[in-house]
Amino acid sequence: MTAEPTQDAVPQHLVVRTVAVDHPGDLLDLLPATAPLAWVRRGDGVVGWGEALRITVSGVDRFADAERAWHQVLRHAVVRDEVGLPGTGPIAFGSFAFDWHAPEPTAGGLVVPRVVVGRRGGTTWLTTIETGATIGAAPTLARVAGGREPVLAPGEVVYADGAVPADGWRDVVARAVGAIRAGRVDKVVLARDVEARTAEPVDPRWVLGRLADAYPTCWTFSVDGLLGATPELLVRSDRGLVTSRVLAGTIRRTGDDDADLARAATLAHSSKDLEEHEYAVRSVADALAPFCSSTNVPDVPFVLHLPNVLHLASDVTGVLRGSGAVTPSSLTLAGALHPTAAVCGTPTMAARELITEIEGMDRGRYAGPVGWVGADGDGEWGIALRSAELGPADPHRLRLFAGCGIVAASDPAAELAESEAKLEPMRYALGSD
Ligand SMILES: C=C(O[C@H]1C=CC=C(C(=O)O)[C@@H]1O)C(=O)O
Repeated sequence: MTAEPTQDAVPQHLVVRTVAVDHPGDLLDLLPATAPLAWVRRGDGVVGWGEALRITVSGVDRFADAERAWHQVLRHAVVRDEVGLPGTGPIAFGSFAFDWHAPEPTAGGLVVPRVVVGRRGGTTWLTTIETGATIGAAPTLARVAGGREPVLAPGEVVYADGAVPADGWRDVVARAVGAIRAGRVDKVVLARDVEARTAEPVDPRWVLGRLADAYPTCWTFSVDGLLGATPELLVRSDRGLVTSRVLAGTIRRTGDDDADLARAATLAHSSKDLEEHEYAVRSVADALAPFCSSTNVPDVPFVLHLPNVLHLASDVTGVLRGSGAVTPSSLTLAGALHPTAAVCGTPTMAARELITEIEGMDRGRYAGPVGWVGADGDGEWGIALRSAELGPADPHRLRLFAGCGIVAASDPAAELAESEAKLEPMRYALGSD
């Protein structure tokens, strides 16, 4: 059922209790192997498990539908929040397919966990979300997290072509360059997938732990088998302030610090990359403007250093119009921003059509919004990049994704190499060295 929390899953009401707890160490270490939920960066963030209810959506209005259903859930919730920070009280984790035509089971939506543990600025909290209960004794971490099973390595990993083999993808990029030069679009982002088969069933915690350790400046996420560490923040809404970290324009790292500094300078002056970046920043600034009384859009990007690549990056910020309940929620903002020109192109609709026509792959939830929303609408949504989807039917199978912005000056072979560099985080996460 679209946008309606399903009857058997929806209780009379949710009973939500948040209490402060002692810092338990790494939040990811609390997670169970089955269906872990996570959004963490540098030790802060939220993790969750269990399922109090689920909101499934599809179609063009999916973000508005999810929002409406979330409000309906909240109207029936009894909440005792003793901490009062963004992320305390009831929260839902979510992920959404890139494409609004995605059929319902794969289109995404929101999951309200039974247990959430969060950490922000030195405060750690525990939230329990129960169905049809009354507020009882304060929950404890020992009671809800218990003893966890050991984290298991995936063993040997065999990679195979995805929907479009690497050579074929170069041709797809060449077609896109032709379409751009013919004036059909200014920029289009094309992606490819790679299949991974693991000897042992994938334990998502293995992947998450390695990503969080190796990519601490990225947001490590896990929602319904979508795993990754994204460097790109679609939107954070925090008490009236919105932030978006826009990335576009990439150069591979060499592993040598001096050479990488020279590469950073090359990237910062590359007209091809600056053009790619400008489209992405414009798309975010234009989408945020109607919601904001003021915005700050940097004139010049900075260079973001990641272990595998360097990116041109801009942090766009804004102050939301209105106040309290009348400000748009982070989910509404994510819906308005998606898809930015960092993952789709310019103009948006024409780029989308070109992607559908030539990419030859179902993106699933890759490049869609992933994150969480709280009861007051604040939340954080990333773009699901540097990610993989774990097969729901086969825990030995993953699809890894990477995409590249294409402009008139793009070279297909260089874009293929860039896509390989963007696959590195997930390949590393599946390894055991
Ligand atoms: C589409 C991806 O990256 C985007 C984000 C940063 C840089 C990008 C680029 O330089 O092409 C892409 O726009 C991806 O990682 O799959």
